[in-house]
Amino acid sequence: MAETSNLIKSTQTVLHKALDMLGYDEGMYDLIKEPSRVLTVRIPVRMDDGSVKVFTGYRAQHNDAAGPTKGGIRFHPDVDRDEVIALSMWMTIKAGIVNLPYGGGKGGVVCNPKELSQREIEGIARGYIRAISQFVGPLKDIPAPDVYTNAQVMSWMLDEYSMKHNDNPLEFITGKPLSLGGSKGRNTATAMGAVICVKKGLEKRGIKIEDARVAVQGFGNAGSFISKILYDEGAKIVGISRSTRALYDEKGIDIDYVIENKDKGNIAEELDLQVLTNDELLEVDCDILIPAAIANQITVDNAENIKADIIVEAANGPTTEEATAMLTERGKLIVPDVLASAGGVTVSYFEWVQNKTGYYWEEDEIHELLEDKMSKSFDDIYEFHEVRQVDMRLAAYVVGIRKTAEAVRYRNWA
Ligand SMILES: NC(=O)C1=CN([C@@H]2O[C@H](COP(=O)(O)OP(=O)(O)OC[C@H]3O[C@@H](n4cnc5c(N)ncnc54)[C@H](O)[C@@H]3O)[C@@H](O)[C@H]2O)C=CC1
Ligand SMILES: O=C(O)CCC(=O)C(=O)O
Repeated sequence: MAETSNLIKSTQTVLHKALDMLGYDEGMYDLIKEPSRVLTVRIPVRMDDGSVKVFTGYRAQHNDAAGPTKGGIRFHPDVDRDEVIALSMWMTIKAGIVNLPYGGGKGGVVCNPKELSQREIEGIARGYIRAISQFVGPLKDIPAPDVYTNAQVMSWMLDEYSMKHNDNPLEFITGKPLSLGGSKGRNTATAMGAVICVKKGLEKRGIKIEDARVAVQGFGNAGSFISKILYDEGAKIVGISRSTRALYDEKGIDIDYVIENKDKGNIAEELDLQVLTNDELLEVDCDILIPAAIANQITVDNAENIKADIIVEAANGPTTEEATAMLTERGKLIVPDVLASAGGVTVSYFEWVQNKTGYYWEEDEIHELLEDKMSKSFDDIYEFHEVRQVDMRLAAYVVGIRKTAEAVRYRNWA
């Protein structure tokens, strides 16, 4: 199998080592190496031209020993079953790292929202929830946004679930708009979590934030807020990108201008920026590289050329197993996805708690709780990495899988 299509296998390799380090036997690995349940669904949607198109969707529920499964839903043309499975396993580890009462779940629909009308996207969102509705729920499996889904899509999904169940449990899904039970701070949570990891990484490497040169791949929910927060804190954002191209300026990019004008005009010309490919962006001269788009971006083909000293994985699965080994060998500090991207699910958990209790927190309270969880998780993992002399990804897997493995043992499942 080619290196880049190996997401499940590489996850299993690290998971196996982590369970070994924790002293578990093969029975535990045998249970945890795959999801408990993977659904494949077919979703018929009446398109704007009157025809019916059938879309394929997946929902993987990795392990619910420690609590209901939880994780986002992505709408993307490259969604496939294996990727959704790997993503669900990463969610279990992520939830364990920040100590949430969840196991991991993840979903996706194979579609290209850029070629669909809002009405068609609504049809897919509602059809997907109808198809999985018996298997999800506020105490079973709680979805959330991911690539190319957002608060509007979550609202349609909640509405469909409510109609199907003749009930209105706001805590069925997170990442909702504020007027529909969303949490303050959820929109920026993934970015804030990654930024906390950036600051911790800079501290470890003795670099001041005002001196840091940062390249960010992806300018969606995660990437745009990461760029904005770091820019506001004085870092120099030398590179940014969307799916089609990247923009670069060694003197730093005016992120406020980009955000204000991103859907109009030609920013590259207006700000006199160099246009690069996404691949070239990964190799620019910078201190911190933040992949915040899709999986398998840093591979054996470019790991030798990465110049950044610190790689903070805001995206899920951006670095392959082989590339992780090469970068670690070169002394790079990798803050792995299961830690660096855990801010989103952390505030999703706060949203779920607020929906269940009916009491809503202010944004500064959310930020304080998020900062607390992320900082503590970074410190635990960094310490394990140093003391046990293992790479940061393995350290994160050990810390992250501990809770689920213990819950499995108490339930006598393995
Ligand atoms: N939104 C969230 O709360 C969380 C997101 N993540 C991860 O962060 C990453 C980004 O997610 P979001 O920002 O939410 O998605 P988004 O849909 O808001 O933005 C995705 C970004 O990636 C870019 N992109 C898409 N295909 C690309 C390609 N082939 N090459 C380069 N760039 C490409 C898009 O142009 C866009 O800028 C994903 O890996 C996601 O799983 C992780 C944890 C939580
Ligand atoms: O907010 C959530 O519940 C899940 C976010 C997610 O899908 C992820 O962290 O990859």
